Amino acid sequence: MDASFRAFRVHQDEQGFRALVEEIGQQDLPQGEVLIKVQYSSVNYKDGLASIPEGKIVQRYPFIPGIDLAGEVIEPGNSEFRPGDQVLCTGYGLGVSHEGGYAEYARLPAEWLVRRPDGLSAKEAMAIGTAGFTTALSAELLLRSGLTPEKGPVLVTGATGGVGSMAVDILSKLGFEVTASTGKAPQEAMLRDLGAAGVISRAELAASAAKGALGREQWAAVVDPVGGPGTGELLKVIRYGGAIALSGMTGGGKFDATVYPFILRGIQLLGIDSVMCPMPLRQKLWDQLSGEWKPERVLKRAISEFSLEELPRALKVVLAGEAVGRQVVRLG
Ligand SMILES: CCC(=O)SCCNC(=O)CCNC(=O)[C@H](O)C(C)(C)COP(=O)(O)OP(=O)(O)OC[C@H]1O[C@@H](n2cnc3c(N)ncnc32)[C@H](O)[C@@H]1OP(=O)(O)O
Ligand SMILES: NC(=O)c1ccc[n+]([C@@H]2O[C@H](COP(=O)([O-])OP(=O)(O)OC[C@H]3O[C@@H](n4cnc5c(N)ncnc54)[C@H](O)[C@@H]3O)[C@@H](O)[C@H]2O)c1
Repeated sequence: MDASFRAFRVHQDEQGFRALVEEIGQQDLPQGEVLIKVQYSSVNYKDGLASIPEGKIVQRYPFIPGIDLAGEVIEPGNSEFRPGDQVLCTGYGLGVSHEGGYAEYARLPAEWLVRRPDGLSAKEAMAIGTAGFTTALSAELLLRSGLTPEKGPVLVTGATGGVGSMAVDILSKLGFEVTASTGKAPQEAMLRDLGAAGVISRAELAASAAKGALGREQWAAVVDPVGGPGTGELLKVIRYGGAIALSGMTGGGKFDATVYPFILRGIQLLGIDSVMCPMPLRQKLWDQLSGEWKPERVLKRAISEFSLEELPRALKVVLAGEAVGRQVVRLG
C-alpha cells in the first residue's frame, strides 16, 4: 500500500466547514478487517448531503464521504476474502459513520462486502451503486406484493435521477408499461430511450391531484424516490391492491394521507431501505443486477465520469436536483 494517498474529506472545525481533496495516510482510515484499493465510487443524493454542513449525514469530522465503493481486496485480515478478490460495498455505515468511498483506499468490516458479480465491471457496479440497488429492492418488494405487468401501468417519479432512471430501464425490461414523471422536459427522448412508454411532467402530475380522499384508480404501482407531498397524492390514485415503493425525499420529508386508500382499496405502502438490507437478499439482488435485471440502457446512455478533483461539481449538481442518470467517481 502507498504511504500516502488521495482522499476527498470534509472538515468542520474552528476554521468553519470545508471540503477538499488531500493526501492522507493509513492512520486516517478507521478500524476494519479488510483493506481495499478503491477503483470506483459514485455520487448519490446522500453524498451531496454529506458534503454540506447542514446535511445531517456525517456524524464526525474530519470525514471521507462516499456511500458506495468498488475495489480490490489488498489485505483480507482474518476474513474469508483473498487478496485480489473484487468486491463492492453500499450502505451500512459507509460514508456516514465509517470513512467512505471517496479515497484511493478504504478499510471495512468483512461483513459489509458483496462479491462483485462477474457480469459487472467495477465502473458498472458503481454506475448502478446505491441508486440501482434501491431500484432493485423496490422492484423486488413490488413483485413480492403481487405486481405483474397485467395489473396495469407503473409510474416512476424523479425518473431522470439515479433511482428513477434505473427503475424505468429495469421495469420496462421486465415487461411493465412504465410512465416516467419528470421535471426536466428536455429529457423526454432520453426517458423513452430507457424504456418509458409515456412521460408525464411533474407539473401535470401535481395538477391532476384528486380533490378528495380518493381519485380515479390509475397506477398498478409507483416507484417513488421523490417523496414529499406528492406521495400523499399518489396514494389516492393507486389501483385496487396496488403498491407504492417509497425510497426518497428529494421532494420533501412530509406528506398528508388518509386511511381510505388503505382500507377501501387495500393498497400497500412499501418502505425501501437499501442501507441495512440483509446480506442474503443484497447478494441475490446484485447477482440479478449483473444478469437478467442489468440496466444496460442506463449504463450505455446515462453515465458521467468524474475524477476526485471534479467531485465537488458533481455533488453540487445532485444537490440542485439537476443530475441526469448516474455519476461515477474514478479513483486510482
Ligand atoms: C442512501 C439512502 C438515502 O439516501 S436515505 C436518505 C438519508 N437522508 C437522511 O438521513 C436525511 C438527513 N437526516 C435528517 O434530516 C434527520 O436526521 C431526520 C431523519 C429528518 C430526523 O430528524 P430529527 O427528527 O430532527 O431527529 P435526529 O436527527 O436527532 O434523529 C432522531 C433519531 O433518528 C436517527 N436517524 C437519523 N437519521 C437516520 C438515518 N438516515 N437512518 C436511520 N436513523 C436515523 C438518529 O440516529 C436518532 O436516533 P437515536 O436517538 O440516536 O437513537
Ligand atoms: N431509501 C433508500 O435506501 C435510498 C437509497 C437511495 C436513494 N434514496 C433517496 O432517493 C432519492 C433519490 O436519490 P438519487 O440518488 O436517485 O438522486 P438523484 O438526484 O439522482 O435523483 C433525484 C430526482 O428527483 C428529482 N427531483 C428533485 N427535486 C424534486 C421535486 N421537488 N419534485 C419532484 N422531483 C424532484 C430530480 O430531478 C431527480 O430526477 C433521494 O431522496 C435519496 O436520499 C434512498
